[in-house]
Amino acid sequence: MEVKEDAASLTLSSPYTTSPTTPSSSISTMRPPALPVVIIGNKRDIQHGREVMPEEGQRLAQRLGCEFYEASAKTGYNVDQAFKTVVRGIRVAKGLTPAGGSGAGTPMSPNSGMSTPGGIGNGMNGSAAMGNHGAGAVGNGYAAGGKKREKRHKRCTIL
Ligand SMILES: Nc1nc2c(ncn2[C@@H]2O[C@H](COP(=O)(O)OP(=O)(O)OP(=O)(O)O)[C@@H](O)[C@H]2O)c(=O)[nH]1
Repeated sequence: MEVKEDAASLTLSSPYTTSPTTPSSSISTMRPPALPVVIIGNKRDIQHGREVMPEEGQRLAQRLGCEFYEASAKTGYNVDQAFKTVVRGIRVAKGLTPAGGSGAGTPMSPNSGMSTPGGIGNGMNGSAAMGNHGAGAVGNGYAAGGKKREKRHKRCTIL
């Protein structure tokens, strides 16, 4: 499992949310096909000094066709839901769970649920982004076309 970390919190603007081009290009560049994506804005518990508005995260998620959660590593708010959404995306991609079922939690994005075109809904092309640290992506171990990849290619990436 490979873990990468990058990006910014809700209390610190980052290129992922401030640039109209960087989020899509960086995430789509790093994300292999069949990679579920969830954007998570961390530090939701900090009420002062917010630099990233919920609408910005929602817009980014809409652009990337994925879910957006505001979460807090301190209180645990939405942490389970965000990870359950990623896991569900992996299960859908593997054919273990039918696509289009109810979501794992309450994402901020209007494209909630699992049926976003190009997102976790079809489970075949996602990646994930976090707001404290912006983005996390979890590979499902399957190459495009459903052929099982070699084990060494399985990885979890948190941007
Ligand atoms: N209040 C609050 N603090 C957090 C949260 N997540 C991380 N922190 C705190 O932020 C500090 C830095 O956390 P890390 O993510 O490990 O380190 P970092 O990437 O250098 O820090 P930041 O750039 O501030 O995100 C620590 O003191 C954490 O306790 C959160 O959701 N809420």
